Amino acid sequence: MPHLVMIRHGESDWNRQNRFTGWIDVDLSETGIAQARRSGELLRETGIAFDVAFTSVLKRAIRTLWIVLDELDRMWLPQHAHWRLNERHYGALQGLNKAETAAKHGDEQVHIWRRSFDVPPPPLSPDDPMHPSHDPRYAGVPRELLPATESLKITLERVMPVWSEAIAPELRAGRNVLIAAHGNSLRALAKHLFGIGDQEIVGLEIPTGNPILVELDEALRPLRAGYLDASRAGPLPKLG
Ligand SMILES: O=C(O)[C@@H](CO)OP(=O)(O)O
Repeated sequence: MPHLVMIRHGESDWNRQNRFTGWIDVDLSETGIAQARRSGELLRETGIAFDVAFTSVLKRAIRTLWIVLDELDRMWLPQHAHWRLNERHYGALQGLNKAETAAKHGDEQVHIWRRSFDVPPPPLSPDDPMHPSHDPRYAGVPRELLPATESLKITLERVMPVWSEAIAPELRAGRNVLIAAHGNSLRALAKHLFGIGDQEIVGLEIPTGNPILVELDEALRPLRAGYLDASRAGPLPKLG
């Protein structure tokens, strides 16, 4: 039975500063580095031999993966960095402080932007220098696929192709897969894997730097799932 591990990156500098981050390429904080290292130790203790790794094109997830692979002494593993595993694009909110935005627009509005399933935040204008079309890392991505804002629903739609075309085939071939990604790209994957409803998924809060270990059957249905550090996480959805 293949094993899948999903890790949200360790705490970033902007998680610490309470800023909307999205596609901004913020690095890990000291705490985040320590969380990534601890994740690697916990994964080493499972004794699972990982075969392949996936991450986003954002350094907080990439660095988390590198630190984990270093702890596992598997830095040689094939690593695929894919834009489709990026955090949800937070539109014009990116860079703003979450508390200050709530003071300006109200808690209810900010809650809708953060945790509704299908309401995207205000978009970036296409000529805004922060729009991904100006960033060389997305040069190979068709312009019409690059978001100016995203809801969780839109995030799910753009994450699914990398799951079905790249990640699921590895698992079907019996390989153990490690994914280092983000709160909302992992919510999207968890929604699909565990069959969680549109309104329930927004309540799933995945902590930073705490691996979720999932054992799958041959049809890639989860048989067992849990956080490796159960003391630092809420419940996962019930299986079956
Ligand atoms: O700022 C972000 O990009 C995300 C994750 O840190 O925030 P939220 O908790 O609102 O999904």
